[in-house]
Amino acid sequence: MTKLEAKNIVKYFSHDSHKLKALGGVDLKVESGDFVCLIGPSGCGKSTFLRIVAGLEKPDEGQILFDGRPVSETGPERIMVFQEGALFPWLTVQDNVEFGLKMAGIPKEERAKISHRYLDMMQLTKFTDSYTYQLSTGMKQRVAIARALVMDPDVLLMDEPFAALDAQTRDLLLVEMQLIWEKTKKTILFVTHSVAEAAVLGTKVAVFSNRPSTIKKEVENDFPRPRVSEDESLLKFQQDLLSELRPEVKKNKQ
Ligand SMILES: Nc1ncnc2c1ncn2[C@@H]1O[C@H](COP(=O)(O)OP(=O)(O)OP(=O)(O)O)[C@@H](O)[C@H]1O
Repeated sequence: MTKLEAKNIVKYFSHDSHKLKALGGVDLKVESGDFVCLIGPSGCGKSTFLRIVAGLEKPDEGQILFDGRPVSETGPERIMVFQEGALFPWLTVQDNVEFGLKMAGIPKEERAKISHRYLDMMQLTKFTDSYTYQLSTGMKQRVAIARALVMDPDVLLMDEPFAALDAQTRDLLLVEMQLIWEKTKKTILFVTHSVAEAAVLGTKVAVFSNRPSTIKKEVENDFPRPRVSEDESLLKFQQDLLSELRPEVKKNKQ
C-alpha cells in the first residue's frame, strides 16, 4: 500500500535578486513500511524536500499525498527528527520523551507507560531523570528518536540524524535503527550524506540529482539484515551508489 506520494514537487527560493530553483519536480512513491534513504549532492534540496513532506514548508508546485489524501500542513502522522535532536534543555529525558503525549492530553500514568517502552528500546532507562546537557550527543539523538516514536507516527522523517555523531556511536545507532524499524515497521524517510548509512539502513535508496533536483534513480536494497557497512556485498552496493552520485556532485561544483 502506498503510504506517501510526492507528485512533481517544485520549490523556489529567493536569493538576493534572483530565484533559485531548488526542487525541479520530485516524484517519489513510498510504500507502507519502506525505509527510504535520500542521498544527493550537498545543497540539492534533500532537507527542503523532507520539510515539504513534513508540512513545514510549502511547495510552489506539486502535491504530497498521505494515504492517497493531499496534505499541506504538519500532522501527527508525519513526525520529523532533526540532526541536533532539538530537545528541551529544561526538561528531563523522560519529560522530553513525553512532551508530545502531554500536549495531546494523555494522562500521566499512560504517558509513563508509553515513554518507558521507548526509553527501554533506546536503552535510556538509567537516564530518565537526567537533563539533556548531561547526555552525550549520541544519547541526545536516542532521546529525539524516542520522543518521535512515542507519538506512534505512521511516517518518521529523519534529517541527517547521525551527522553529528562520532563513528562508534553512529555504528551503534545504525544497528539500533535497523532493530527499531524491524520492531515497529514504521515508514521512514531518512536524509543522509553517507552512502554507507543509506546502504545499511534503506529498503530503497533514492538518489537526488544536482539542482534543480529530481530523483535521478531509485535503487532497491534487499540485502539481509542485520547489515554492517563493511560487508563485502554492501561495499559493492555503496560503490554503485557513489558512481550515481559522482556526476551530480561534479555538476554541483561547475
Ligand atoms: N529558507 C531558505 N531560504 C533561501 N534558500 C534556501 C532556504 N532553504 C534552503 N535554501 C537553499 O535551497 C537549496 C537546497 O537546500 P537544502 O538544505 O534543502 O539542501 P540539502 O540537499 O539538504 O543540503 P545539504 O546536503 O548540504 O544538507 C540550497 O541552495 C539552499 O541554500
